[in-house]
Amino acid sequence: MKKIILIIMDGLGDRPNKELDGLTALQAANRPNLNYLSSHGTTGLMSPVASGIRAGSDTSHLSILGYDPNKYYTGRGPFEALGVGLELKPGDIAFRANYASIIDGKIVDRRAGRIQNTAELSSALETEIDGVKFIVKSGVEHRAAVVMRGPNLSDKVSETDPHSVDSSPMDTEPLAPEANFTSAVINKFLERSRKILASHPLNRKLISEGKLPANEIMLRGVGKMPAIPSFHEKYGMKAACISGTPLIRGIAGLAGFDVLSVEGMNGRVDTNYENIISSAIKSLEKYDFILINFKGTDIAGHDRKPRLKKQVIESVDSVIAPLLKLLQDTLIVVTGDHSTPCSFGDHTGDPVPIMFATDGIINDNVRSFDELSVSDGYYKITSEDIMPIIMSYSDRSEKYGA
Ligand SMILES: O=C(O)[C@H](O)COP(=O)(O)O
Ligand SMILES: [Mg+2]
Repeated sequence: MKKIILIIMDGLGDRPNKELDGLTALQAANRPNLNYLSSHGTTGLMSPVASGIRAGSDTSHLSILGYDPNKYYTGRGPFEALGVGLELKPGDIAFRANYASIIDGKIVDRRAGRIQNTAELSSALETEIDGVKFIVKSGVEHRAAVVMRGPNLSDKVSETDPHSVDSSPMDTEPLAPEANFTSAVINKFLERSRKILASHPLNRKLISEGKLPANEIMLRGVGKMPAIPSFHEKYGMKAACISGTPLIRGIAGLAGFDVLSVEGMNGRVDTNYENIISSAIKSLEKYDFILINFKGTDIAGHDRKPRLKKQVIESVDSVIAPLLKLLQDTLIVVTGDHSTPCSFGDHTGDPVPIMFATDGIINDNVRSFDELSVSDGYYKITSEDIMPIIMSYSDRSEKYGA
């Protein structure tokens, strides 16, 4: 049986970029090691969740790991909360939150300039309103999680993030009569938060330095904690997750992965790429399956920066050379969780390149790892096919039938 390293470059897929002479970031990147791996196995295109679906990182990661989001997904919030280290209790509801910048009532940046270190804002927002506790914890950059704890809470409330600039942040609305109380309490929380953020010393300092303030907290992805079978129960493998992104850490943690810490791993474009790969190689002694998520490709896609996306891919490529020596006993899988084309600035339903590299399996004719080259490869699959293929190539599958 082989061990597995699954590398997900978040938002990897792209479309042609003018700045890159009509190439995708992956096509434009210098990527000898990715190309080498792609010539040692099978490649193809993978549609996250299903063809043409604009999957979120949450639903796509669930699906890649073999958890049908139609069955197990209850919203992004609970994963974000778990990923920043909050514990959810029965009855709690959780949101993913963005710190955003508002000027004259309009959103000018949904990510407050990708602000860092918002911990003091989050602790200033924690409160109790009408018997409901609000627990707020910062994640990476503009991200945070908000947990509501109290009686009679409903997750049937609308989100307050309009997902666009030049519009105004919304109040929440009840989507069912049983959510009237929850919705009213959230709106009181938002009103209070706006006052606190407006006069907070950190925001005053940012403004005095000519930077964008983080003067709005926008809520989305509401949900209650889902119950999912453990990855070990499903596949009999001991698994570890290496990611600096709370959402991914939350999903993996709930599936029973050991969620590892790595020096210098920060979930940003300047994460410590080398330490991540060396930690994965070291972890092969203890684990059968290692999930790595590099977030930088997605960040560059959202920020519409093709050159940065290319650089992130080159950073990954430059540290994976040691993996090329492991192909005898290890299956290396590389893909994205969805496309985040720089020209679009958000996720699209375009398929994503995928490769399965290991000794002893068919080599298709693909020698280059990019969106177009792999379209000549072996596979056209969806994310739910990934785990069965991994189980088969790592010699771990049970026979179906006698
Ligand atoms: O980076 C993330 O967390 C998401 O993929 C995109 O979310 P945002 O558009 O709120 O930054
Ligand atoms: Mg993603």
